[in-house]
Amino acid sequence: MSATQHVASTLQNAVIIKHYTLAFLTRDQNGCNEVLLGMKKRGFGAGKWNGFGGKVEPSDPTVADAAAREMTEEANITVHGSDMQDKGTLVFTFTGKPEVMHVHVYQVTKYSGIPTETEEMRPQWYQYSAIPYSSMWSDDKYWLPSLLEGHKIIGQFDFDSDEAKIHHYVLDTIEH
Ligand SMILES: COc1nc(N)nc2c1ncn2[C@H]1C[C@H](O)[C@@H](COP(=O)(O)OP(=O)(O)OP(=O)(O)O)O1
Repeated sequence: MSATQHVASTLQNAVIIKHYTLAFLTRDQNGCNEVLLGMKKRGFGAGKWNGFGGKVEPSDPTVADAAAREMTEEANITVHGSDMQDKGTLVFTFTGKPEVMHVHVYQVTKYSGIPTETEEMRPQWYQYSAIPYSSMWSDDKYWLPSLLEGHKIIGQFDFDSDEAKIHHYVLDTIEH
């Protein structure tokens, strides 16, 4: 079974699915590729660098619009949902938790405004060669490099109840 089939089967059999977005803003800075990460200041994932995102709300017209809304709420920048490039799907499970997290992953290069700190996130640009994987969710090192190389990703990461150790994962990288 491929990773894509494994993810489809998990989502098909899940009792509770919660939808989230996760978006990465990237830029070319004087010939050097950079990605905007945010230090999560509160809630789930506090103390870790991550992309920007959160729960998809019933009031969001589309999932891409939800991703754009979260970027505004968390980094004070304006992004249009139509500029969100679909980069794939990540599924997270945690031992002992019935719900499955379905994370819709995006990359975006078009935005306006200057990223500034909010109640939830402290944004900072990182060169691709200096991404702080040791201070990020432990799944990120498996798939973020492929995403930044321009590929789409579909994966599932099954965490222990401590939300730190991955006991199983599958990942497909779709070449672009
Ligand atoms: C478990 O591994 C994870 N890895 C990565 N890279 N990102 C993850 C992982 N688990 C969740 N995420 C992402 C998905 C979302 O972008 C956020 C979590 O969203 P949050 O709980 O902060 O949702 P909000 O709607 O912003 O929450 P508030 O109610 O606090 O506004 O993390």
